Amino acid sequence: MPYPTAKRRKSKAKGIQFTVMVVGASGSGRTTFVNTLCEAPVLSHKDNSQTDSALVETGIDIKPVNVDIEEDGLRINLTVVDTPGFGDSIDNNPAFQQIVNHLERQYDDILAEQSRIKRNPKFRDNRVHVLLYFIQPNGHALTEIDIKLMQRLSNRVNVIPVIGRADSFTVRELKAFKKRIMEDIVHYDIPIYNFPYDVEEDDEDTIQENLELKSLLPFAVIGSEEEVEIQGESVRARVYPWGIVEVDNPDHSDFVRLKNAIFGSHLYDLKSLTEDVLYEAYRTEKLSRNTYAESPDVSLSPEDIAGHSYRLKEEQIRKEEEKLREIELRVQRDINEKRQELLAKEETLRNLEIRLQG
Ligand SMILES: Nc1nc2c(ncn2[C@@H]2O[C@H](COP(=O)(O)OP(=O)(O)OP(=O)(O)O)[C@@H](O)[C@H]2O)c(=O)[nH]1
Repeated sequence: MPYPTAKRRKSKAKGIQFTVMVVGASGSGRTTFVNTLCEAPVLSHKDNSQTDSALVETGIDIKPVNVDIEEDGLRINLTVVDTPGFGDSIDNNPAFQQIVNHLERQYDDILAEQSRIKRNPKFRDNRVHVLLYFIQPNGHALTEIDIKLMQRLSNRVNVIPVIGRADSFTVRELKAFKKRIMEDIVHYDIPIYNFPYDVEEDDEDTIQENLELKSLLPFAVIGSEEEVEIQGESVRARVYPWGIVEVDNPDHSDFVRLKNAIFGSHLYDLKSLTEDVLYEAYRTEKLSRNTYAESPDVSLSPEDIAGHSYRLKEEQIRKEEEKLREIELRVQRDINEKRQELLAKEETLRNLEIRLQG
């Protein structure tokens, strides 16, 4: 997880590029969440006054926006990629495809840049490091769209599921909803980013931190672009007739823990997983597709992605061992066949000898 100190220092001075994509049905609270996260009106709210537009299948409108933020002394050149319109159509396949195309286009761009003899100094790496997927706060379980989207995108991007507008739940309802979602994620084998750790390589604190974040999945967030004064302090909150819900209060939502994870403790992990594992897998896939008429299957299995790169190595070793076992079996089979042949020949010779002696 930790990045080399020199790299951290350099990025502190220059600022680090980081890209977040937000996907979720209309009304799930994406826009408010992004504006709360960036503490600025980065995205504008959709104009819902044209009611008939809901009937027109226009696909989604992928919109990257750049904003500079500062987190714990680190300057982040943040790109937010919004996907308004997702989930609005009857057939969501074109929307899935548009998102996949966007993710792959960023990989293609860097692939082209890396193969240039003279690098373009103005080139901007727009690979998406994390996709926050907004689950509708309906209290049931994952829908077919949720399952399909997360399954299809997880081998191209780190997916973190999020429950938007989480203040719609009581504490007990939220706990039960989170549990059902995680059961679905396990049941459908969805390789989300699950704060992986390595018991052999990571220290106790890292393991503990990752376990805590893992236990919060899916993150229940609330957003608000309003500020209210509480005990002389201005805080971001939602004001209701019965009380106030504070965005940054960890007792009210997981907002702060999610923000600290993606912009702090796990920023470099999300970046390195994107650049060293997901992109590398795409690159291998693409190059082998171009080299062979029939491409060998080099796509990552869900376990590889969820369990980070060391799982990849384990998988490779497992495959190698399997190959060796197959070779051993084949050799053993050949030896047995030869032995049988020899025995048969010996038998024939013995019979001949007996006949000759007789
Ligand atoms: N209760 C509650 N309402 C929220 C929260 N966040 C946003 N809302 C409200 O939910 C509605 C939709 O919020 P948006 O942020 O515009 O949702 P969106 O997903 O971006 O929707 P589109 O712009 O239509 O794509 C607005 O009325 C918001 O004020 C939240 O955390 N809790």
